[in-house]
Amino acid sequence: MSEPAARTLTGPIHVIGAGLLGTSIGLAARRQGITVWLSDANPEHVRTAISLGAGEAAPADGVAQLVVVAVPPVHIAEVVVGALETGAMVTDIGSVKAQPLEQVSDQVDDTVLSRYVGSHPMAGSERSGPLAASAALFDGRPWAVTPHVHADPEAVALVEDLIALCGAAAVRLSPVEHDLAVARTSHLPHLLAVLAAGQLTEALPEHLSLSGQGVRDVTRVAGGDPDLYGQIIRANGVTVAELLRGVREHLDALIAAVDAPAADDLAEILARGVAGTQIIPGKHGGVALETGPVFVLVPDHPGELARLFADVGEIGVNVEDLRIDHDPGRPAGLVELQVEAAAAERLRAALESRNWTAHR
Ligand SMILES: NC(=O)c1ccc[n+]([C@@H]2O[C@H](COP(=O)([O-])OP(=O)(O)OC[C@H]3O[C@@H](n4cnc5c(N)ncnc54)[C@H](O)[C@@H]3O)[C@@H](O)[C@H]2O)c1
Ligand SMILES: O=C(O)C(=O)C[C@]1(C(=O)O)C=C[C@@H](O)C=C1
Repeated sequence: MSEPAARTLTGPIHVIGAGLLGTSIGLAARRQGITVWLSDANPEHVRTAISLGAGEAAPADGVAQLVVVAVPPVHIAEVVVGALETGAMVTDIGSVKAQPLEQVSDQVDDTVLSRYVGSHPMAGSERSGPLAASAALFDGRPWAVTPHVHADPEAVALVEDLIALCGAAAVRLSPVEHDLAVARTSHLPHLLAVLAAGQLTEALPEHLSLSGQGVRDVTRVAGGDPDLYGQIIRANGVTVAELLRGVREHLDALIAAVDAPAADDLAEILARGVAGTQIIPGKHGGVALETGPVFVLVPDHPGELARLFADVGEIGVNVEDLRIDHDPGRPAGLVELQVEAAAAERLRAALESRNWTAHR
């Protein structure tokens, strides 16, 4: 049997910016035993990240093998340039790639620039700061690596090692192509969620009491930090504005279709939406698994969730996704387990036989 390939990334990794993303990277790397140094403009964030187990305070004069810059977009270039001055290999995990590369290349020569390779994990949350971090944030997620023409292959390899040790899947593409892609898969959806969430501010409170899972699904990301998302959208503004103009045309067509009850256009527009949902790849970049829900009523007692998961594990069904809603009418939570569609009925029946109240 052949030996597994030796890992080039052995550490230390220096994470600058111990917020949601930086602390999650620290936790994921510590899970693999790599030394992680942490620093942040806010010392409280470093203390919190250390207490969570994401690493240790960065030594004043240490040189890391790889510096990971995880600060807001407007600060990325200045922090990358500072990190390059230490002689280390450097990546950033900002949401837009062409602009920071251009800003860094304006300040350093091509030999220094070769040690910088940008990247971007397609995983996150609407929350910010170290307390929202998780070691599992990147498991099975795509993570873009965006080498430029002067990039040192060793730097690219180190970044791809980081991605692998965080449990994510590297996707290589140019910085410009990356920005075109995320304009459609991340930035535009974010703004559409903002519009959907924003119109709720005009609702009567008694109407809001009818908020179900649908509105939560469509609006979740709109809860993200407006300052951070403002910076992300501005850094990719030309492409995002172009997509928004396309959406305006689709919105006009939608209004016309809704106004004309007899036309087939509405059905066509709705079908296009279904088609869009079906081409989003599944985890690990594979074909999306067809899943179905199993709802389980869980009493509000300590240990009940652990008992449910132990039972699901013994039944042998993999949980693809999970959501917990609190039942306003009784002291119980409604847990929605998303499992492979073909296994949903078997799981429901097996849970019922173990005295859980379950339905599909
Ligand atoms: N939030 C997401 O879902 C997500 C996903 C992928 C990538 N990103 C990118 O990751 C980066 C960080 O986002 P986040 O969600 O972790 O934000 P965050 O607010 O949780 O963390 C940012 C951290 O950077 C620190 N910081 C700010 N300026 C600094 C500086 N000059 N030097 C050192 N530290 C500084 C802040 O104190 C904070 O702790 C952003 O560039 C964002 O585009 C975010
Ligand atoms: O899951 C979420 O909360 C996210 O919005 C994560 C998300 C995305 O759009 O997929 C948001 C912005 C980042 O640049 C990368 C990932």
